Amino acid sequence: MNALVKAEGISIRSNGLDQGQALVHDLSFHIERGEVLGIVGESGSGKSLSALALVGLLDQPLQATGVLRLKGQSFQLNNASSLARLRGSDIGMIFQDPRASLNPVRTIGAHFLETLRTHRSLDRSGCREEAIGLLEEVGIGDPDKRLLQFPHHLSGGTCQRVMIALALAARPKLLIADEPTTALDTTVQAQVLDLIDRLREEEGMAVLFISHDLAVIADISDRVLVMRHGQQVETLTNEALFSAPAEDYTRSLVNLALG
Ligand SMILES: Nc1ncnc2c1ncn2[C@@H]1O[C@H](COP(=O)(O)OP(=O)(O)OP(=O)(O)O)[C@@H](O)[C@H]1O
Repeated sequence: MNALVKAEGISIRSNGLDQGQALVHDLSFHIERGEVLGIVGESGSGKSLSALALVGLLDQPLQATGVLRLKGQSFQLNNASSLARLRGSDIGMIFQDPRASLNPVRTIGAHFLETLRTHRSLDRSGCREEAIGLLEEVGIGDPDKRLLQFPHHLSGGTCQRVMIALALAARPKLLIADEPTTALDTTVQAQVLDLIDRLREEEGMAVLFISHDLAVIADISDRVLVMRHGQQVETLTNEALFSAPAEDYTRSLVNLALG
């Protein structure tokens, strides 16, 4: 099998005063080109830490071990600086709170300019054209006007779309989306899920989609990895999630979601 992304043996420990049991223990998965792997699990099961470990963004004193394999190369998870080089053009990220990732004193246009100059070596007018195209692609009307606005001018849903457009601006091979729709109302949530699904299909982007909400995970994922207490419970296809889960814990999550 020739997966686009492979993560092998992710373990996360704290080197601080609270060191002891691993917060994440021996997590492994792969994602094919154009595939969405969902990670689901109760609060505190280690989903976000695992995602942050893949891009070298764990805060001290947390330490990850394991290997990320991408574009035929292996990256050690304890080497944050080599992982940092993957951010942007190889791995794009979107998080729950888009405002936290946008600089409040910079216009939306300035955000695009920085991203596109860094990752795509376009000149100023090329950047503008590309940014307008990306904003249109994520369903934002009046893109010329948006480029001049600051983050506080935008609604939560529009901010999240801008974040997605910025993540996509670098044309990443893998998109890591950590609870990207949790803060959005149901209509906007559905639009964002549709958008991710379309980009997966059209661009062949692999997606790691994290949520505690099984209904959202079931909606978007091809396969689902269930986590509990920092460990992998099982990984199964979307269909098997409802029809044939092997583990009692997965069954209880499904029953809870079905009400
Ligand atoms: N900096 C830290 N130091 C020590 N423990 C931490 C740190 N950050 C998170 N943890 C612990 O690691 C565990 C996993 O946290 P993580 O944020 O990955 O969970 P999660 O599955 O993403 O949960 P949620 O759905 O609530 O976001 C939790 O028990 C959390 O309290």
